[in-house]
Amino acid sequence: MTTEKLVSEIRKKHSFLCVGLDVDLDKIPSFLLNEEDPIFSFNKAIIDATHQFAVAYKPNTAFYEAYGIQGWKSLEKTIKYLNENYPEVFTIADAKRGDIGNTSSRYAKAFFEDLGFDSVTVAPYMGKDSVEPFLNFKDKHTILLALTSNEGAFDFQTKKVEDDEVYKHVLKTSKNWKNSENLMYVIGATKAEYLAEVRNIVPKSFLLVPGVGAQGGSLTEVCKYGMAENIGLLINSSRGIIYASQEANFAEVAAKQAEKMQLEMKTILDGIH
Ligand SMILES: O=c1ccn([C@@H]2O[C@H](COP(=O)(O)O)[C@@H](O)[C@H]2O)c(=O)[nH]1
Repeated sequence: MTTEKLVSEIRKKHSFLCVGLDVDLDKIPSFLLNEEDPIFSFNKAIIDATHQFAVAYKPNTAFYEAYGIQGWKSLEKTIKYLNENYPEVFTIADAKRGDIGNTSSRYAKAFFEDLGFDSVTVAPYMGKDSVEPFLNFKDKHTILLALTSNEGAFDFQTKKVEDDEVYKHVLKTSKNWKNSENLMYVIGATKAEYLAEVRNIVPKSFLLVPGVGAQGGSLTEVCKYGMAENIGLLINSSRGIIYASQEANFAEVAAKQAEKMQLEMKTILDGIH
C-alpha cells in the first residue's frame, strides 16, 4: 500500500487506529477452543467487528510462533483474510527482524511476498546493510524501532553517543539510506514527551505508536506532540481492545472499545481542520 492510500483511508475513516492481534489461547473466550482454528476464528471475529473503526492491523508474530506450525498457519490465514476481505487496511507484521543483508533479504521476502504484509517491524541495531534489503520493496514499509515503549528503552536508546541520543542517531542516519521513503518508525506512546524532538528530525514520516491502553500511554499526548501534516501516526492498542471481554459478545465489546478510540481520534482530527 502506498503512503498516500494510507493517509486517504485515515481521512475517510477519521481514524488512525491500529488493532493489535496478539492472540493468547489462555485469554480468548473458552468456547472458541472447540473451533478447528481458534486463533483464526478469534481474529476473524475481531476484524469483522472492528474494521470500520481501524485503518491498520498488527499481528505480533511471537503470539503465532508460540504455537508452532499451527500458529504460523493461523497467521497466514489471518493476513490472507485481511488482504482478500479488507484490502483497504494497512497490515503490519510485528516481527522485529534484522540480520546480515543476505538473511534480511529472506525475511523481507517472507513477510512482503510470501505472506503479503504491507510492512514489517525491524530492529536497527545491525545497521544499514541489515535494513536496506527490506527497503527495496516498492510500496512496502519498514518500521524501524527507534524509541520503544518499554522501560528497557532507557538502557540504550536514550543514552548519548557523540552528543545525540541513540534513538536520534537511528532517525538521522536511517534518513540517508537508499529508499528511505519506505521507512516508518516505532515510538512508544509511553515516551510522548520525546515526540516533539522526533518530529524535528522526521517531520513527515509515519510513526507506529504502541503503548496506549494496557501500557498507560496517552492518546492525547501522543497526538499533541506527534501529529504531522499528513497525520503520520498509527496508534496501536492490542490487549485493550481484543481482550475487553471474554464473554460470548467479545467481538461486540472489542468493537465498542475500538469505536471509543476512533471517536477520540475523530475529535482530534476535527480540531485541527
Ligand atoms: O515499543 C514497542 C514495540 C512494540 N510493541 C508491541 O505492541 C503491542 C502492544 O500491545 P498492548 O497490549 O497494547 O500493550 C505488542 O505486540 C508489543 O509487543 C510495544 O508494545 N512496544
